[in-house]
Amino acid sequence: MAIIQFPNGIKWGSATAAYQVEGAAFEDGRGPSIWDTFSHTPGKVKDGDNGDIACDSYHRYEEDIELMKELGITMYRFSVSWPRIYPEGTGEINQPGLAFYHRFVDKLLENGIEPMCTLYHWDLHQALQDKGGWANRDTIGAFVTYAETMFNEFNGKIKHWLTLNEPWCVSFLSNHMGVHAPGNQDLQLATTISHHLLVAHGKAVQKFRELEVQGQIGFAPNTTWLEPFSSRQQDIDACRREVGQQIEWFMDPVFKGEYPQFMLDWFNKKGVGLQLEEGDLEAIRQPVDFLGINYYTGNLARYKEDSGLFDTEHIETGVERTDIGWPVYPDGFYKVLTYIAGRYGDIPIYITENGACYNDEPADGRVKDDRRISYLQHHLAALSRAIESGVNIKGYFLWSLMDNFEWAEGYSKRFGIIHVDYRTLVRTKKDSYYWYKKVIANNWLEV
Ligand SMILES: CCOCCOc1ccc(-c2cn(C[C@@H]3NC[C@@H](O)[C@H]3O)nn2)cc1
Repeated sequence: MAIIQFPNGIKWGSATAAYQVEGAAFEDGRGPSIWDTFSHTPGKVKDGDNGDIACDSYHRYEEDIELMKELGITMYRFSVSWPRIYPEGTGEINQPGLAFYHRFVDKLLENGIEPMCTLYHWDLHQALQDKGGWANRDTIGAFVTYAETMFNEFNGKIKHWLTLNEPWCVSFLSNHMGVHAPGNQDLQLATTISHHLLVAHGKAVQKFRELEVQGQIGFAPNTTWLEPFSSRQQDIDACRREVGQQIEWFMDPVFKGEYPQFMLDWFNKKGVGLQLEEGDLEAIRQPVDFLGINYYTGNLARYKEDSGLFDTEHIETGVERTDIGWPVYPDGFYKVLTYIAGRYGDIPIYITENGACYNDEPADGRVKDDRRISYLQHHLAALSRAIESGVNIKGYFLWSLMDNFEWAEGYSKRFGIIHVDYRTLVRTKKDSYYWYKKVIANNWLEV
């Protein structure tokens, strides 16, 4: 066995999101989100699951925070349900909604856990969607108003903010592939939405600076890595396009002030363009204090004409896959991180999501999830290599603290290091919870 020592000062955390864990969907004035609509639409979510109850963390947050404290994490990433704060999407503020998040954040702070708040983790108010959602530029203003409310309300309590979680999922997965809410299948719509999301991000960062909010702000794109099957330029280019839809498409405008030409050219070939308004790129390129990176999986791929949006074909290599079907590819994590550091420089990075779906169930009060421990060992080893290569990693948030509503997969896919029995809502610490607790306590791991 080898020992991997992490640098002193790395923050160890875990993450969840409002719609996936809170439940209390109709309580204390919360308005309806697109995920309430989507999950209650037959055929959209596996087994007809929805977030009405979820893990009931709205009521059980004190128990959850006790589990965080025992785990030893020093940061916890959660998201705020925008429809709890603005039950109509805009207009009146719902004080009971704000009061819940004050209770929650105060309890975190009392237990020595720093909150990292994601403002937008996919639960757009249905009333805003009815007016076009992110395709309507008015939603940008509504988001900035919501962000301003949260900045003013929690200034000094919350010192790490994320504007958006996984804008690729919000735009392309949800509006081109139709897999997530609201379930559209229109590439031009998705591309327009991706731009409006970035403008909303930039304007929220501008507001953060204007209000002189204490702390730091960033955003959390998702990433993947596709290794070209051969050194043929067409294989290399095909991989770059599919990876570029998540990395360069969202990060170049923020860090370079422009969209990547190779992606613009490809979208143009597909008959899709961008309508930029005066000041959009200036708004988007607001300097952020840190970058959140979400990484789960990658693959080997090659060019295949007319295959998917980018003429790519993923190759079956026989490598292990998790219970959601994603290849286990820790080297891809290293490649994503070193690629991003090489392209965008020394931006501080938090790994805002990394983890694995394994559906192990309790037996005799224990959950033996060895495969998750192995996934985490290999991905933390890759993270350590990235740090040694000079990538400026500030912290790691394991996805997820507990099993929860995995979007279109419902409750059939478990990412937690704590098992949740959805009939009784009983939480059971998995073997991976105890393993992670030891990593945090030691700041090293054995591989
Ligand atoms: C049928 C075709 O399907 C094509 C790919 O379809 C997907 C689905 C889902 C994802 C996905 C899920 N997650 C995990 C979440 N990140 C945020 C947090 O809320 C986690 O629950 N990241 N990416 C990617 C691609």
